[in-house]
Amino acid sequence: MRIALSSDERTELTDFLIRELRERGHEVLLFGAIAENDPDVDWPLASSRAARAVVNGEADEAIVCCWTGTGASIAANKVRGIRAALCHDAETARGARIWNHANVLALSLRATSIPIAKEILDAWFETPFSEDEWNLQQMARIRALEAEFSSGE
Ligand SMILES: O=C(CO)[C@H](O)[C@H](O)COP(=O)(O)O
Repeated sequence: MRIALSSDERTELTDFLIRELRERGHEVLLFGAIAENDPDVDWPLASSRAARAVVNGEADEAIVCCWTGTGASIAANKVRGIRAALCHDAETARGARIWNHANVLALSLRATSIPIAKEILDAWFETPFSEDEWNLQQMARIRALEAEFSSGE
């Protein structure tokens, strides 16, 4: 897959993610402080640019990082069509895929160790979206909320 990866800071975790994603065979598109020549290093810009790459079709999915992970997830979720989930463990990542059809993984640079990040990536990539009727209804509700609060731009 093509994975957009953003961060407002380069850390051991972002270095790990780039290496690990490439080793898993993904093409990695970099945004923010981890990219060369990207002036948009602040978390709202870096994260929304990665999210935009997903809705534009430039990337299949994104991973967005900031110190807490909260700002990166909030910014990504402002992009129409994005369902970003801040995950601190593999079980949360699994649930975000099954029940939320999450297409953006948000990570905290502060709270995510390398071994936990590896478990989160395993769960993220191996867990399919649930397509059962009840779950599809919840996803339709999310789309309805998005339409209700969208300015139409
Ligand atoms: O977690 C974050 C946003 O949610 C940012 O990474 C954090 O605010 C960056 O702070 P600073 O620029 O002072 O290092």
